[in-house]
Amino acid sequence: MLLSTNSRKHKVTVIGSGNWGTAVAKIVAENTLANNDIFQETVEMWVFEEKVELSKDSKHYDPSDPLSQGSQNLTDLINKYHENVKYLTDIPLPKNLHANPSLEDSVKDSSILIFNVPHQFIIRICDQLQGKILPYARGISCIKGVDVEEEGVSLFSETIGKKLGIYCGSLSGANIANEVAKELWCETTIGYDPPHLDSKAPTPVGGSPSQSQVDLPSFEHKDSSGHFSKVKLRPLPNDFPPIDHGLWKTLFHRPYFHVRVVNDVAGVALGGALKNIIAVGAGFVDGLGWGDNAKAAVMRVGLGEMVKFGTQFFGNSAETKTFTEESSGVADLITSCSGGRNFRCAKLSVQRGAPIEEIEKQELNGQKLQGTLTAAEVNKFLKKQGAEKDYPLFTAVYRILEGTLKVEQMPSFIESKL
Ligand SMILES: NC(=O)c1ccc[n+]([C@@H]2O[C@H](COP(=O)([O-])OP(=O)(O)OC[C@H]3O[C@@H](n4cnc5c(N)ncnc54)[C@H](O)[C@@H]3O)[C@@H](O)[C@H]2O)c1
Ligand SMILES: O=P(O)(O)OC[C@H](O)CO
Repeated sequence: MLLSTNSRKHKVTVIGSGNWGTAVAKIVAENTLANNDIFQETVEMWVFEEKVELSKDSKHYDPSDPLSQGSQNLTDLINKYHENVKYLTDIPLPKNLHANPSLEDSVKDSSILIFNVPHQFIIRICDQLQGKILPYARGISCIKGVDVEEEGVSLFSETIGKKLGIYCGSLSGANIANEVAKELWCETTIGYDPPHLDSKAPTPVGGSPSQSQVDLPSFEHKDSSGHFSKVKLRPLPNDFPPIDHGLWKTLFHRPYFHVRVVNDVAGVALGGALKNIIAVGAGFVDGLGWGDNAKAAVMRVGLGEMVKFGTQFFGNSAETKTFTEESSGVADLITSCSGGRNFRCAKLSVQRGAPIEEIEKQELNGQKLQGTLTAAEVNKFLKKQGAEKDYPLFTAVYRILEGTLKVEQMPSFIESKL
């Protein structure tokens, strides 16, 4: 008897349920429903559980409903009302999206993992996930940030891949979550370029994870600096639909969310991380009331530093045109410097004369800025490289944040290149 190919369906888990985590989970759940020949319909969304009190202004508030009484689990509220009442309010979520407070249970049997948490939390999450996922799973990181360690700077797609022994690509674009969730048209970029499998190696059909560990060939993972690391990649059993550019497009593309898939994972991930530093800088000058011309100057210098950073530190993999031509590059820079949280909080911090961390707490209701942390992390790396002077805007933003430079000094600081 011939075994039918592609008989198994992919199970998808979104790890993270914040503002963007929930918006992406919505997109993905809409697409698993529309493509239930390829995907299991139910999408698991891991929620970092917390207690939330339903506001009396909420349309779900009902004094006779126990869930309206006092603090309740966020997962219970999401699953009952099909709305993330804390991080993505007033957006109906598909009923096939299931909020799950257990990290381990949410990833069980999932062949597709979408990582979407503020970057400061991902390492600990990966530590918790080790040994709990399918060894042949594939991932996409929607995280905007970089992983800075003693040895240097890595992309989170690489860090996730190395920690979990899987291949992980990257999704990033001009995508303010609230606009995407309202289904207002935009574009995004996915970077995905797994190592080629050896065509002579045996490929399993229907192998269990434990069989896969024993029988399957393994592959070295080449990271963005061109080094081979010891990660062994497991091929996907061939009764699953292949995970390739076409599959990612099927999973993420919506009429309101246009997807371009490219091979440049590093360029996509770096654009999303570095533009957050620039958005903080743009917010600072806007907070002084310096107007659009000043903001455009910050964006111009910042784009140059993004390209330079990619070329200098990820030259083997990041392509300049990803920064200048893709949604994950210049388009994300523009939207972030117009209405992003980093921009808005930096602007308010100057207007109110208050530290940006205070504004973040006051204004974001638990959402997290990425630009402040990334500015410090990138500065630590640049200092170690002796390269601060080559990145005057990144350095200026960091110094303003640490209180050793005034926003008014930014123009001369950038001009003199330190
Ligand atoms: N919000 C956007 O518009 C947007 C758009 C594109 C990309 N991004 C990127 O997506 C990533 C996720 O951002 P987001 O907007 O979904 O998050 P968010 O800013 O809404 O952060 C809140 C989330 O962090 C979680 N959290 C808090 N403490 C935690 C902990 N100790 N451990 C684990 N999780 C914890 C909360 O449960 C919640 O899910 C970020 O890297 C961000 O830059 C955001
Ligand atoms: O709100 P921000 O500043 O975290 O930016 C949001 C997105 O990254 C914009 O694409």
